[in-house]
Amino acid sequence: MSQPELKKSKTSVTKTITLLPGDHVGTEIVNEAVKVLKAIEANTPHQDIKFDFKNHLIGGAAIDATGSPLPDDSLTAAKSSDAVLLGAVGGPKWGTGSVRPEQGLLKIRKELNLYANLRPCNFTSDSLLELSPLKSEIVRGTDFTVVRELVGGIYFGEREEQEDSEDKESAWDT
Ligand SMILES: CC(C)[C@H](C(=O)O)[C@@H](O)C(=O)O
Repeated sequence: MSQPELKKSKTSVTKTITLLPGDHVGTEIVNEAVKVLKAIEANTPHQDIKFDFKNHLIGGAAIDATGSPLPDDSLTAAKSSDAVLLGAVGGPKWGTGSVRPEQGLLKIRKELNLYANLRPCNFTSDSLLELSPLKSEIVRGTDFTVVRELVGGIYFGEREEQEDSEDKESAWDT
């Protein structure tokens, strides 16, 4: 005797995603990433995945709106979400004053302990080779990944400048 087929109900999951578009190209990048996530939402046959997007400020946009490159509510949202999508920060408008867009980036890296920075370097299409400042015959086939540590070592490590040292001769960086 055949068993009646059990109708599986889709499980439902909601993930909160903090969006920190930042400035300039950052906003474009995050918009495109959101499109990808929405396509995933619409195409999950076995699980009902929903993304709850929360928009917050970082970088120059945050300085303009609040005076701070990483306002507290942006950091709180990032800490309490399942994932963070950060675009890019900075631009000529914010210059080199004492409050700068990249301070927001450095702070969020430190606060969330975002130590692993993976930067793939390749050409997704040969049509991009001519856009490189290096000759295309030199860069064709480039394919490597830079692995960078972002919260310790020389990036955030303790340092002592020569002028501050007791003997005025030594300096160190960790
Ligand atoms: C803005 C700057 C502090 C930052 C860095 O050097 O870490 C950026 O250049 C990067 O590579 O993500």
